[in-house]
Amino acid sequence: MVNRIKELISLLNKAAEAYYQKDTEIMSNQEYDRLYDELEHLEKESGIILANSPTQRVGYTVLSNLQKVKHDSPILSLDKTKEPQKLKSFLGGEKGILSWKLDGLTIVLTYENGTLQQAITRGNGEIGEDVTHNARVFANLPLQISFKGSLVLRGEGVISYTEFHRINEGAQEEEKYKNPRNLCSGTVRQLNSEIAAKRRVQFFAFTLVSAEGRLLSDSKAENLKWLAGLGFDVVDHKIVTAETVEQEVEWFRAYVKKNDIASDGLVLTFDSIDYSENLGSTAKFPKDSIAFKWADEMAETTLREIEWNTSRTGLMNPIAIFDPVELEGSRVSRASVHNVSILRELKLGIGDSIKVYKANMIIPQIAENLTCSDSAEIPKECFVCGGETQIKKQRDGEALYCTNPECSAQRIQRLTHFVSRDAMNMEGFSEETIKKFLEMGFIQQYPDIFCLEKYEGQIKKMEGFGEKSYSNLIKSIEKAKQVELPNFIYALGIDQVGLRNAKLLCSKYHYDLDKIIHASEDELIGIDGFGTVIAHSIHHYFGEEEHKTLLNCALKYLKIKVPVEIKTEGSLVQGLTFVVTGDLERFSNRKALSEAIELLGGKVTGSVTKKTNYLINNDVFSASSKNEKAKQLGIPIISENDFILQFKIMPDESKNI
Ligand SMILES: NC(=O)c1ccc[n+]([C@@H]2O[C@H](COP(=O)([O-])OP(=O)(O)OC[C@H]3O[C@@H](n4cnc5c(N)ncnc54)[C@H](O)[C@@H]3O)[C@@H](O)[C@H]2O)c1
Ligand SMILES: [Zn+2]
Repeated sequence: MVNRIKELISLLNKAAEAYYQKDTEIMSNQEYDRLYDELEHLEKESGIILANSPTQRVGYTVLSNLQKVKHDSPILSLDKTKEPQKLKSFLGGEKGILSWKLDGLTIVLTYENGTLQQAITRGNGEIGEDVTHNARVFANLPLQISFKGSLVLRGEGVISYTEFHRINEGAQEEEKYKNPRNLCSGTVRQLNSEIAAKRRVQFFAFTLVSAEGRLLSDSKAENLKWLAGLGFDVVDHKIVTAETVEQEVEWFRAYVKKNDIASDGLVLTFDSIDYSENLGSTAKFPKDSIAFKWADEMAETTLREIEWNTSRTGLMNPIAIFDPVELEGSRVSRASVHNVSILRELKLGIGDSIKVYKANMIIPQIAENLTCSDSAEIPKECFVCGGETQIKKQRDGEALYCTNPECSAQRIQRLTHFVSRDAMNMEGFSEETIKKFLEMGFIQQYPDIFCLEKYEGQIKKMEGFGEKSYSNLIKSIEKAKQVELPNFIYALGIDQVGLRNAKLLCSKYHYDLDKIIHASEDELIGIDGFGTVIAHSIHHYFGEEEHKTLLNCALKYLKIKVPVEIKTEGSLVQGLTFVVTGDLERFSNRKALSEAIELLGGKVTGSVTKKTNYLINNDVFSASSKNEKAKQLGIPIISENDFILQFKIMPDESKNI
């Protein structure tokens, strides 16, 4: 029994570390809770409790570069139940507040003098991390409030399912987040607030801790109302009694699927602060609150197949296919197993009896394997190309890859990714079309897309293609040639580089593709939010001869747009007014020169006035009226070459980028 206890402690501690520290999960919450219950049971039975047992403390160390802050009062876990009955007896004759147990990241906020002063994560309950910089960019948090005393409140930072899907859509397979909770945690715990600013993080208050100089009402609900009046969004809640609590649980149950904010159950707390305080707490739980977890609708079924789809990076993630079952009102027959480590952990094999459920009532997952045959084979070959596979270690476990760079599954996925909305945004270029063009040999690699006109005749004759769809396709390719750098880099499909990493990369290198291509691994590691894996992947990608050749080929067709604020940054013509006259030799015409100046934040007018800063005229010494006027006003007259030298603007504007 002691051995099992030790085994459970080690497993649970490992899972907790991944969950709290690395914002990943190596087992489902179901599995975690089940093992936890088993441990608790064994501890009771044997009377043995080891010091490192997770039942004794929230205990894990907070490791990150964020500043550590000790909480004034510890933020404890909550005792849990799955039975609505238990909520009824918990309340007795007291009034309670029933609210969503929000599934994000708990944060304690302090306001001083009406201004947000500090935001600290729950951390291990004792010591949290300072995330004030990120809280300042939360979508709905008041930065200034009318109450001037010192104010402390607790609540949850969350990211909605809608936002979660949007962010995952734009992310590489490897970068995808499993659920809104780990997306939120991974976002709010960044050193750089740029990422939090771009993702909609919301904050919902659930406890008013203290408000200096204000006599707190004894009712927690009244205090929440007061917070709402100050401008805070407050967690949805209902006042309940022993008579009404079960009925209200049903209200939440019916609503949970429509709720865009993830929750992993409900929290019931006594409304009276006085009453709550008199109860005190155990080392791990406060006695005034209890968490209610949905008894997830569980179904037993048989595992029929494990599908290993190859993504464009070669990553092959296992998906369990089982006999269809009804869960939370819909038919389910597939669940992601996430990676090789989890597959092994679950000891899966075809024909096994498994229990499946929907995590937080939404995402299908395997809770438990009843037969544990452990016979599932990790494929040695890619199902699509027959290429050899290889297991690689990743942030959250081991994953399987197809190693064949010629893999047609990867090629199709890569090209589909290249034309997709957040990448080159070529409308009307479906996966089907790509498959056909690949088969016909019209395209092999992404630059070939820009030369499809060669096959005009053949394409128009293809089934499903005509004059109109051909011309639409060519139009959308033309349009896509004007692309912004982050979208183009994202389109390349570099391992680990989703749109958000591409943006970080561009902003670090001031949108200079050449600098990005030549960045060293050390330099790349220095980018906030990048680690060794991302840095290595980028460096490796641009180091490969084949990638360089393709890139140079594609660049011939592209006109890469640079955001206006970047272009004008450091621009020497910014804010200056020019007049251009006479014939030009270096720029193709006056219009081209004027456009180049305007693009970089300068102004071009038709006549010389007091406001003119420079007159550009190759015939510097002529006695034209513009020259005379400039001389009269003391405005310098410069040639085109002077202009190029002085303002560092080359005739080909794109060289400036
Ligand atoms: N999958 C894994 O590997 C893994 C690992 C560790 C923990 N877990 C999951 O985490 C759970 C344990 O988590 P815990 O002990 O960190 O926290 P908990 O589940 O006991 O939750 C308590 C916290 O919920 C927060 N909360 C959210 N909404 C609230 C509301 N409306 N009112 C009051 N508080 C609210 C508060 O911060 C409170 O401290 C486990 O049951 C398990 O499901 C999973
Ligand atoms: Zn393959």
